[in-house]
Amino acid sequence: MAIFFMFNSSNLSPSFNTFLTSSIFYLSTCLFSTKTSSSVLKITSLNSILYKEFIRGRMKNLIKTGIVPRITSEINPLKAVILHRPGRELERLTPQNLSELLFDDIPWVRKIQEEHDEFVKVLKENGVEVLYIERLLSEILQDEEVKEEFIEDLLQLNGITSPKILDFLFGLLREKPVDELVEISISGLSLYEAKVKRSLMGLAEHIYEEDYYYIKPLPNLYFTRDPAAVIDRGLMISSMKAAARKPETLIFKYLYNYHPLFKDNEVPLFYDNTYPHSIEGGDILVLNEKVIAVGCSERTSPQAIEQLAHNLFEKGSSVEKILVVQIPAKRSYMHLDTVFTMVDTNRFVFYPGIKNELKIFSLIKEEKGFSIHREKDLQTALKNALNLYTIDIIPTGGLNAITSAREQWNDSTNTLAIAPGIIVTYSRNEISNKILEKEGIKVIPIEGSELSRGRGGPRCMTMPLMRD
Ligand SMILES: NC(=O)NCCC[C@H](N)C(=O)O
Repeated sequence: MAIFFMFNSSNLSPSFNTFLTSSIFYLSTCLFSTKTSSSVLKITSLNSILYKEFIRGRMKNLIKTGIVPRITSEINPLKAVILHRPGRELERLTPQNLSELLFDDIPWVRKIQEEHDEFVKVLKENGVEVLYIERLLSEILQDEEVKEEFIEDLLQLNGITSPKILDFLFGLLREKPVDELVEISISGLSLYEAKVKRSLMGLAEHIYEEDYYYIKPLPNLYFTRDPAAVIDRGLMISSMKAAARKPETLIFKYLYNYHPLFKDNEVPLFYDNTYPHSIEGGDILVLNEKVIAVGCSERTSPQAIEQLAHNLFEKGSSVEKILVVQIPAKRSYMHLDTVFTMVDTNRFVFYPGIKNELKIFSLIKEEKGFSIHREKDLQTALKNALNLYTIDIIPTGGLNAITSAREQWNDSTNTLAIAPGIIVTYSRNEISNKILEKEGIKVIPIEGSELSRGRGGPRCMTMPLMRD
C-alpha cells in the first residue's frame, strides 16, 4: 500500500515547511514499524511534540526582536508595548451594566477601533513595537495543556460551580480553535450563546437577566496599563479593585507563566493578583531607575503599597525610594496617572484641582525593611527624590478651574511620553495641548472621542515593556 502526501511548500513559511516535513518523516518511520497500535500512539504524541516545538520556534522568533522587559524611566524612548484593540466586548455595554463595567457612556465600536488604529500607527511611526495581548495569549494557548488549564481557571474565575455547566462549558471551549477561545475570554460568553444543554439554568433561562454571562466581557482591557506593570526588570500583576477588571489579570498571569517574553527572561514577580490588597498599574510611575511614584487612590490601598515596597526592596529590584502620592479616592481621579504624569526630564503635567488634597510620603529602603517619611509637598519631594534643581509642574487646562476640570475628565493629564519632551495626547483637550506646546513639549495628538468614553487616555492604553 502506498500513501502520498502532497502540499504546496511555496505557500508555507519555512518553519511550517520544516514542521510538515518532519511530521511526514516520523509518520513514515512509525508506519514501517511492526507494532501498529503503539505506532499510532507515537504518531499522535510526536505530532503534538512537534507542534509544540513549532509554536516554541514561532515564539522564539518573537524574542529575537530583542524585547526584554525593563522599565526604569517614564520618558526614555519607548521601545515596546502591550496593547489591546477594543473589540466585540464593547458591544456588551448597555445602559444597565455601564456603571458596573466602569464606563460612563457607550462607545461606537467601529469608530473606537479606527481611533485605536490611529494610535497604533503613531506609536509604530515613532519606533515603538506593538504587541497585541490577544496574539500573545493565542501563542501560549497553542499548547493543549496550557489551553486546558486556562479554560479551567477562566471558568473558576467566572464563578461557575455547577458540575453540569462546568463540564459542558469546558467541553465547548476545549473544542474551540484557540483564536476563538481567546476572543471569548475577552468578549465574554452569554447564556444564550452557550446554549448549555440539559441544565436547569439553560432550561429556565427566561427567568435570568437578558445579559447574563457565563464568561464576563472585559470592555476595559484596552486600558492595558492597569492589570500589570513592568518595574525595573520585574513584573507587577495587579490585584484589581473592581470585580469587572479582575479577570484581565488572568491573561497576564498566563503570559507571565508561559510566554517566553517573561519565562525566558527570568522576570521577578513584584506583586501577584492573588494578594488581597488592591493595586493597579495606573498608579505606578517609574520616575527613574531608583525612584517610583505610587498613587494611593480609589484603586490602590496603603497595604498594597507596603507589600509592593517590601517585594521591590527584598527581591533585588533597582528601586530604593517610593514616593507615595495620596489623591482623593474619587472616580474622576481613579489612578495617579489621571492627575499626574511625567513629560520630560524635569517636567510634569498635573491637575491643579486637587492641589490642596494631596499628601505625600516616601518609603526609603533601609538595610532591613524600609522607613516612612512625610514629605512637605509634591514639588519638593520630586526635587529631592530625583536630585533636580528645578521642577516644572504644568497645570492641565491652565489655571481656569472649569477648563481644567473638563479637560482632566477627558484625560488631558493622561499623557504618554514616547521620548523626553515628546508625548501623545487626545486632540480634544485643546487648551491643555496648547499650554504644553507653549512649554516646548512636542505634542502628538490623536482622536479620542470614543476612546475617552472608557475614562482613560493614551497612557492608560499602553503597557510599556521596554524603554531605552
Ligand atoms: N490608568 C487609568 O487611569 N486607566 C483608566 C481605566 C478606566 C476604566 N474604565 C476603569 O474604570 O478602570
